[in-house]
Amino acid sequence: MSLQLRVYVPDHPLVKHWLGVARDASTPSTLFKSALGELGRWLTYEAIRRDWLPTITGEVQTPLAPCPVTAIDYSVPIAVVPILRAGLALLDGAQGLLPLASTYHIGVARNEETLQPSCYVNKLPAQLQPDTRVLICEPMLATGGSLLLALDQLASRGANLAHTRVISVVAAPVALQKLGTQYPELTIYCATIDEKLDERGYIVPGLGDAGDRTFGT
Ligand SMILES: O=P(O)(O)OC[C@H]1O[C@H](OP(=O)(O)OP(=O)(O)O)[C@H](O)[C@@H]1O
Ligand SMILES: O=c1cc[nH]c(=O)[nH]1
Ligand SMILES: [Mg+2]
Repeated sequence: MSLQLRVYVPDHPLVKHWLGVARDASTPSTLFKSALGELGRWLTYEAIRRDWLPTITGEVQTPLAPCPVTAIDYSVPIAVVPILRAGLALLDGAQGLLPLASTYHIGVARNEETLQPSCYVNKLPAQLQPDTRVLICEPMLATGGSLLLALDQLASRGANLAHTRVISVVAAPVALQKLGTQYPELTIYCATIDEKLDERGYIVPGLGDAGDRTFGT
């Protein structure tokens, strides 16, 4: 059986609400950043609920009786990887739900003419355990080049991409097609899949430049 990229768009009113706030060109930078933080929280909630976060079972004593319980298994490493800059806005929400995860930053900038990504900072460890659960925060999947660069770096350090989930706000079909060809074992959670890219490589209708809007640049 061949693997196929899994892409989920949660049908949730909070995801829709904060996406609308982020799309609105009149939303000021501070509120835009909060909107992405909220999307980070709800997309992380969705992304980690099925077969990703390892758990262990045990038993506790309630005031009344012994009772079986389930807890997060922190012996399995959890890594959150924000792709700078814009990924930092999603990170706030993700970290709130995974406070004991390690955070490894990777900075990627897309050349405005060629649309080719280049990496300007890489804080990934030299080696990742193959059972590490990886959550990548990347709000925009336009050509998909920035995420692919990060995935190549993770794979070369031993990450198992079947244990890797991506949270994103807006994805373009061309990026999903490329990702599905190169990393079919990947799973993506996004707030929306938009129609296309314009001639400058921006997603339409999209939300503009996520990094500039987050940081007011
Ligand atoms: O799928 P792609 O075509 O690679 O485009 C997506 C990337 O473009 C933006 O980054 P940008 O280079 O603008 O950096 P920034 O986050 O610092 O603004 C965005 O934050 C993504 O990382
Ligand atoms: O629409 C886009 C495309 C790439 N990067 C962004 O921030 N926005
Ligand atoms: Mg940008």
